[in-house]
Amino acid sequence: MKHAVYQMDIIAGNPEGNRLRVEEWVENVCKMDRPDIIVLPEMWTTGYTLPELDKLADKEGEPTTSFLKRLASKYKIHIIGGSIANEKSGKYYNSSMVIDGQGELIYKYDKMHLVPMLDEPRYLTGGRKKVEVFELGGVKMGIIICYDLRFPELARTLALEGAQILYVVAEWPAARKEHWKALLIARAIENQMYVVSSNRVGSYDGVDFAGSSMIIDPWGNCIHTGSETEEETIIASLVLESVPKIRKEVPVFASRVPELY
Ligand SMILES: NC(=O)CCC(=O)C(=O)O
Repeated sequence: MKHAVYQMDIIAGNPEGNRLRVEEWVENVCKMDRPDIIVLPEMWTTGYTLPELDKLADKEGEPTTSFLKRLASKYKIHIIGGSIANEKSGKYYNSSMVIDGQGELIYKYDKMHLVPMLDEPRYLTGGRKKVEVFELGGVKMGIIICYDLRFPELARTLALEGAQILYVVAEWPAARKEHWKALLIARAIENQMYVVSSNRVGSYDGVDFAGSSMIIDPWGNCIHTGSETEEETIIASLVLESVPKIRKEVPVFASRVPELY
């Protein structure tokens, strides 16, 4: 499964401009590298322009869902659509969409843990739907959004449901970049799964973002770490046979005693 991760710099408050940039990126990466799956970062249409969401957010996922569906069908790629600001019934959510290579929306998730350090609880509503795995190309996977990474129960729940890949889409600030790196590696080791992350670069409103998008194998080795400051395309092919192999070698799941904790 060949992945292309877009470590993107987001134009603040310019959904049309960001969609155009994503379209150009997808066209180039599909020409050069022919990935099976592409991964975008968190809130990539708007950045953290939370006070302006009444003007900038999608409504019921549109127009961004149709945009991603069109790209997926045109290039026959699966899309882990990062996340976008999304208005539903007068409330604003940080919503992810996953689109398969036929252009079908196969999974939606609203970020459940809102990050106080970026003022999300003031502007957004947290998702309250239970997380689930989804399947692409016969592989079970899960997605979480940025601050969710600090709550290990979420990744564990997805692993117990059979996820072999965890996607983490983010706008993680540089001030806590060591947490970002350590937590991504920890989630991969403790759940013995691939972790594929896309974090933005650049700055907004005095916050610098950490970049450092990482792809980590189920042993905890970093296959690739993105630059801290520059836009980048990260290409990696995942060898999924290593997941059951490592789970057999260090049988963490068989050794759990969940009735005691
Ligand atoms: N966008 C986010 O959720 C940022 C999370 C963060 O800053 C942190 O967990 O630290």
